[in-house]
Amino acid sequence: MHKLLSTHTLPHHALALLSAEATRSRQQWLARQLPPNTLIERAGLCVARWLLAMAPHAQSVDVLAGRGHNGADALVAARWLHQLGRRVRVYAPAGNPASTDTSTPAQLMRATQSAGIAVFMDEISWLRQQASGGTADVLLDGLLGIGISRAPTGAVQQAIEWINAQSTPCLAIDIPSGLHPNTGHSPGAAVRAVATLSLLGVRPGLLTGQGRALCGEIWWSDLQPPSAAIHPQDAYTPEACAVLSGDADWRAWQHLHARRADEHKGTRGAVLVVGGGTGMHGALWLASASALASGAGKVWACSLASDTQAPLRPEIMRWATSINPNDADFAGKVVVAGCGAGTAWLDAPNPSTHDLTLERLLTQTERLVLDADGLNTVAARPAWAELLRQRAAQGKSTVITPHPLEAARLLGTSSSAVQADRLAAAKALCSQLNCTVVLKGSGSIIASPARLPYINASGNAALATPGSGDVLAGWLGGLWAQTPHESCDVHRLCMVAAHWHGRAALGHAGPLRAQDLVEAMAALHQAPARL
Ligand SMILES: NC(=O)C1=CN([C@@H]2O[C@H](COP(=O)(O)OP(=O)(O)OC[C@H]3O[C@@H](n4cnc5c(N)ncnc54)[C@H](O)[C@@H]3O)[C@@H](O)[C@H]2O)[C@@H](O)CC1
Ligand SMILES: [K+]
Repeated sequence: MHKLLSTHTLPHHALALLSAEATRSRQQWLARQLPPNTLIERAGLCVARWLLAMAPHAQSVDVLAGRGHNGADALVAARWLHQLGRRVRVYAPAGNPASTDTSTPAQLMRATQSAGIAVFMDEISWLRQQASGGTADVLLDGLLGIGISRAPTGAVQQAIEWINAQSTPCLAIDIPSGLHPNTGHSPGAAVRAVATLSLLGVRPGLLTGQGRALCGEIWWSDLQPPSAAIHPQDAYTPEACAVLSGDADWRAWQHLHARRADEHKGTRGAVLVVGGGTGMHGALWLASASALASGAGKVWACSLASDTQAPLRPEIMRWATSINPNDADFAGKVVVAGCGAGTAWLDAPNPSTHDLTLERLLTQTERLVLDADGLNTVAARPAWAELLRQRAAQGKSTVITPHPLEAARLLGTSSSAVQADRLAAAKALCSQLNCTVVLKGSGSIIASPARLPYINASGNAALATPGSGDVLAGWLGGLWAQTPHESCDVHRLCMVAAHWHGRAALGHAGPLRAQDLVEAMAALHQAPARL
């Protein structure tokens, strides 16, 4: 059993994530090699041990069991907890299985009743029991697992709503009931758990969209005896549908790019940040301060505004288009464009040849991070979206960093449609624009052509503050500038930047204001490992 994620911990290694379908294949493959019901027995025992470790003082447990194998796990756990002297009550809102039903869950239900455990099959008797017997110390959610096929309705939906209305903490078996294992979206009611124990592997839906908010602390078990355990480093198994980022990759990047004693600013790359339209200088300030704090050697800021400009940090150079009119000025620089740009690029009907028009950035920069209003502008001008798409074929690299609404504008859909399947949305954007996509939000997704997507493990609601995205774009540009062109794996670089951004918020209840976030990220620079 491994703890994967909590408010204060992150995974050490990257971890392969399995879809519900791949989990079933793994389950069937394992089941063929084992006596009947071994996996369910292992799962139930594992759940009981986990519950006792999570709530060692709990004397009473209310177990909610559905009709499927998630409910079967719950019934095996109930049996163990009963045997270990806990007061256990079971509520099975889907009712009694028929006496002719020979499925494993039905057999386990009969065994539970024969073992003398109190089982309730209808809401009225369950609620009466709650009123007379008092509430339990812990709830165990085994209503629905990865077999969810529709939004919960009827008695199951009511049971989910009942769980969420209790002040008693709820532990979820495999996945909070109602959450979709692949997408992290709940089409209807879903359990809000304090912790979730994922079985046989970890599904991406636990880690993105609503997953993080509904799962609470995330644990997992491969249900293997220790000698056969699948090592958590097994991150790139062919069954994987995505990879969860881990601290190790982030630390490795820092180690590889640590400052040598003989370095100077010219060896740490250069970043040009373009943005800050009228009234939005702060975004330009934050992105350029972030690029600087990431370690970039030279940082220029180019404001698209005509009104008074806010002061920048003194280390940052101003880029005036009248001073730097040549295309060659982009050479060797990473350009971060769009932070707080507003409608500046759409509103300039007759830009001068020296202006940093978006068209010019799309056609002439080698390495481009396009964020915020840069993306909204591309969404509004299909011809510019085509220029973006063509960049890869011209040997130019592009990263786009949309939040769900910006992604929706680019895809011509709604942000709720993006949130309903964030992995699919990120992959669709990636193939539509032929570039690397960082889809921000809870469980940021990083998608690149022909690569397995990453889900960022770090980050929490403390980052849901204005300017947080500008900080990420600037930091990403800054790291990119410091990475030698020939060895740069942009997909991995984005994972490192997103991990770093979220890691600075670890343990923060929030809100973490963007300017403080830059400093918190800067404080995470580490000296290279020594013997
Ligand atoms: N079979 C095995 O060997 C193992 C199964 N495991 C457990 O089994 C679970 C998967 O079991 P199942 O495939 O039986 O699926 P579930 O236990 O998730 O339940 C599926 C059942 O619920 C019904 N259902 C689907 N959506 C519903 C909804 N919205 N409202 C009401 N009923 C709904 C389905 O028709 C089906 O009868 C995993 O999540 C895990 O907990 C683990 O114990 C590992 C081993
Ligand atoms: K569940």
